[in-house]
Formats: sequence, C-alpha cells, structure tokens
Amino acid sequence: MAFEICEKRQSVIDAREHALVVGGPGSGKTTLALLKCKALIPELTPGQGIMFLSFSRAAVQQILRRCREILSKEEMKCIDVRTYHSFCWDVLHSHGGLLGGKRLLMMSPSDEGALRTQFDGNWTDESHRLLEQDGRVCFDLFASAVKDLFERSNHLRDWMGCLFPLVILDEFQDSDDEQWGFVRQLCDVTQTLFLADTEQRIFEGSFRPGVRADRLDILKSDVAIKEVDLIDDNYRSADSEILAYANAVLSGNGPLPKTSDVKSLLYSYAGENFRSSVHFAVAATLGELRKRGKEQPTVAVLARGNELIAEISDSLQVSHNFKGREWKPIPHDIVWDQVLSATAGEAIASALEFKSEPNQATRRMMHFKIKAYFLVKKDFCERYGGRGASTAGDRVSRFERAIACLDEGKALRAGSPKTLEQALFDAATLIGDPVADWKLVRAAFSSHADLRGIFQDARMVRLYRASDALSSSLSNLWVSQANYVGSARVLKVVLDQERLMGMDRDPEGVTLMTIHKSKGKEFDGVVLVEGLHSSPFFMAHEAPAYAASRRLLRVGISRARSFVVLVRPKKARALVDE
Ligand SMILES: Nc1ncnc2c1ncn2[C@@H]1O[C@H](COP(=O)(O)OP(=O)(O)OP(=O)(O)O)[C@@H](O)[C@H]1O
Repeated sequence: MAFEICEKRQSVIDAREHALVVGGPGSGKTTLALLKCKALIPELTPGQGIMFLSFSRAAVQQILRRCREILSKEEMKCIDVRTYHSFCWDVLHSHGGLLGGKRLLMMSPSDEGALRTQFDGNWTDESHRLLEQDGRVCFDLFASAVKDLFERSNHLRDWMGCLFPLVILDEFQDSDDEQWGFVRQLCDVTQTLFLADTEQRIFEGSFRPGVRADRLDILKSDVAIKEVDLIDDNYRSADSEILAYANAVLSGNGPLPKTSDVKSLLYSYAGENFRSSVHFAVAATLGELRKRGKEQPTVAVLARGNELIAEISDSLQVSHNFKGREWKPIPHDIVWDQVLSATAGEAIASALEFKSEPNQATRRMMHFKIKAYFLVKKDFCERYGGRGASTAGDRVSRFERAIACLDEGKALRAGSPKTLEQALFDAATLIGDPVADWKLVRAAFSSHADLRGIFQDARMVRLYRASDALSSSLSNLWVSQANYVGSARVLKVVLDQERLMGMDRDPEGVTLMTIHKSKGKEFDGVVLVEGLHSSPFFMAHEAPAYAASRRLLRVGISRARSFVVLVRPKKARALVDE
C-alpha cells in the first residue's frame, strides 16, 4: 500500500529528538509511527527493538493490523506492541525484586475487585500495603511500581533505553499520572514518539483517576519536544462527510452536514419498537455497505452501557418485523467488559467442575465463585456508576448464606443457589466436547433471574473452536481425568494471559460493544444506539455543553470508514444547536 508522505510526516520520520504527533481520528498517527519504525529498523543492533505502548487492547490490535500492512515479517520481529500494563508487568516480573527483595505476584483485576469491595478503609493505602508487605501488586499499581523501580535503579532504566532506542506512546492523552511517571523516566534515556488527540480523551474523571485534560501541556513543559500537527488530515473516511459530522457533534454547533453517509432512525417506544428498529438499522447498514462494494462488511453496533448492549444482542438473535418485512436474526460478536466477563467465566467454569464431578469441594467452590462474581459486579457498579450495586450486594449475601449452609451440612433454602444446583442436575450428561459442555452449563445460569448477569457477561468468553487456547486446555482436562476439575483455574490463566498480551480478534461481521471499547478500532459501518430509559447520548448530570458526551460520540461516529446510522428515541435531545 502506498502512503502519502508529506514534508511534516518526513520530518517526524527523520527526527532524532522526542516528537509529539497530534491529529484527529483517521489522520494517520499510527501509520506515521510505523513508517518511522520502518525507517529506524535497519539501524537497530542485535537485541534492540522498538517498544510501541498503547493504553487499550483495542488499540494494540489496531496497531498490529497496521503493522501487517506496513512492515515485513522480519521487520515485525523488531517491534514490540504492548499495553502499558503488559510492559509494566514484564518489568515488574523480572526486576520487581529490587523493590522489596521478594518476587512480585500479580493480582488480577477480578481478585482485586473482590478484595476491594470487602475492604473497609482506604483502598489506595491498602493496595500499597499489599505491594510492600506481601509482594502482591494490583493492576492499578503496575505503572507507579515501575516508576519507583526506574527511580531506584538507574541501571535498569538505562538498560531499557539501550534495549529500546525508540519508545512510541499511543493515545497519550489517555495516560494517567502513574503512566506518565515512568514514561517521563524513559524520556531521559531513549527517544520517544507521542501520539495524541486531545478530543479523543474519553477516560477522564471517574473512569480512570489521574487522566488529565492538560496531559499534553504537562508533557510539553517537562520535555523538549518537536510537535507536528496532522489535524487537517483524514484518511479513514476521506471521501465522506463522516468526520465533519462527528466534528459538528463535538462542537455542538449546527448545522450538521447533509450527507447520505450518516442516517438517523428514530423510534417511539422502548421494547418491541426499539428492538425492531435497531435490528432493521443493523440489517440496513450491512445492506448499504454491500451495495457500496464491501463483500464482507464490518459493522460496529455501539451504545454507552453494557445493559443496552445486552438488550441489542438479545434483539439481534430473533426475527423482527419492520417496515412490513421480516428481518432474520443477525449473527454477531460482543466485546464485553473483560473483568466482569472473566469472573462470570470463572463462575461457569466452576459449575462445569461441579457438574462433571459433584462433591462437597466442587459444590462449595461453585457457590464461592458465583459470590466472587457478585462482589466484582458490586465493585464495578460502585466504581463506574452503573445501577445495581445494592442488588449485587444482596446476591453476595445470598451466596454467602448458601456457603454457610454447606459448611454446616444443612440443605439449601429456596433461591438462586438451589435453583442453579437443580438446573445443573437436570441438564444432560456432559460429553467431553468443551464447546458443547460449556454451552450446556452456561444455559443452567439462565434458570434464575439472579444469575442472568453471569449468563450474559460470560458471553464474551470465547469457546468457539476446539483449537482455542481455552477449549484445548479444557479438552486436556477431560482427556486426562474424565472430568473438568481445574477448569476455573485454567480459564483464569488463559484470560489473564490474553488480557496482558492485548489479544483481541480482528473485528469480523457485526460486533457489539460500548463506545468506550470501540476506541482505536475501525469499521466499514457504525450503528450508534441511544436507549430510551438508559444509555443516553447526553448524560443528565453533565454541564449543558455536554463536552464529555460529545467527545465520546465523536469517537463512536468516527470509527466508520463509510456509513453510520444513529438510532435514537424520537424525543431525544438534538445533536447540535441549529
Ligand atoms: N499517509 C497516509 N497515506 C495514505 N493512507 C493513510 C496514511 N495514513 C493513514 N492512512 C490510512 O488511514 C486510515 C487511518 O490511519 P491511522 O489508523 O494511522 O489513523 P489514526 O490517526 O491513528 O486514527 P485514530 O486516532 O482514529 O485511531 C488507515 O486505513 C490508514 O491505512
């Protein structure tokens, strides 16, 4: 593929000093960074590489896809694309002993979430205590621990500089204080290239502490840096008005561009009217993209919250009538919240253990893992403002009581723990096919309203093919011991590994996810959905300019290369002031 390399792009490729590239969605920041890598690779000495750090797994995936377009297989070996967390954990895993004399242990976000909800006091202090006294390090402390390490050991920091003569920091506007802390250290020993778009700053505030609006000003005041602005470029949707539309929504000032590339579909009522409208919007988007010559179009269906995503997923699984026509179910994939999915997956895996080998230990473990899921759910709702913290708390108590009954040798009382056991008992016999057995056990979680969240959140745990890491590990368990005991542990190891490596599949067909999760991704079409009673485009608690909501909407709309449909309630607030 031929890339346009203008003078300012060439100046970034040739620069030997620190550089900052700013530009809007699709302006070519990632591409430019990789063109710079390509130019530098021949100069690397054996053992050296280029570190490309990104904040999100989605972005890692996007960068790897770009790598395949721009770099040869040999060149790709010289570049290490990682999430911040993965890089930090590697440093801590191999050198963390320098901090307190002992090898560090990683605490997964789900373990941390469960501990946090049960801890009465200042969690930040407690997480530091866990690190210092027990050598257990929470995800949120990875970056600050690496900063500490670099401060204490200049040798280690210098060595990092030798290993990586260029470090690229993607989506730098989203980095938090701790991430900036260790990156600042690296600036003293290696060349850095920062990529940023301040208007794609969607993690500010309660989402992630330490993410700041003035991150780029802090960078520029601390480090002598060459700045290049690609703000007027748009290669993603160059032939359309999509970015202009997204920018009008960002500013809030009308009029919106009149374009056939962005359509709105208004619905009147929640329930069936909503579901059939969304179903039609997705089908129509696929149809339009095929008409435009995309044989296998990729479409993202985006909404603000997980609950609406779950409802859309349910809608797409059944036929609907709309505009006098029947619309068939649409196969799709969901990108789910990783921590909740992983914990839900562990609950299902432990039920698989119980079903395959029913005894006191597997029975207790199953109820324990379900309780752990509700603890994480409670923590999630409390941290991210979702509804349901107190409901999750009630369910924690319900499963706690079930565990107490088991320990005292009493029978379970009526309720979700007992219903689940009965559903598992009534389910067909396991056959040793991990994909079929997983589905069977997961279905038992739809037997009680309490457990539907687990059923839904576990959807993203991928067990599609026998060749998947997870399926083959479960298969090995079955082959070696004729049951699935150990599944929950296996699942945790596989998912933690995926999370750290930033392994995410390339989007294919229709994918549902929150707008936050779509950041860094690119699709042929986007269907952006607003709920009537949940997941509004504009949050009620925001100041009237709705700056944060507008930034988020711009990220969602600008993921599209070719076509966008906005599905909104009829009475929704106008996107711009006309
Ligand atoms: N110089 C260029 N010449 C031609 N095409 C380009 C160029 N730069 C980028 N592109 C194309 O434009 C699209 C977007 O590029 P890229 O992902 O690098 O943008 P970005 O600024 O990193 O986007 P975002 O911030 O939205 O993630 C890609 O399909 C890429 O191949």
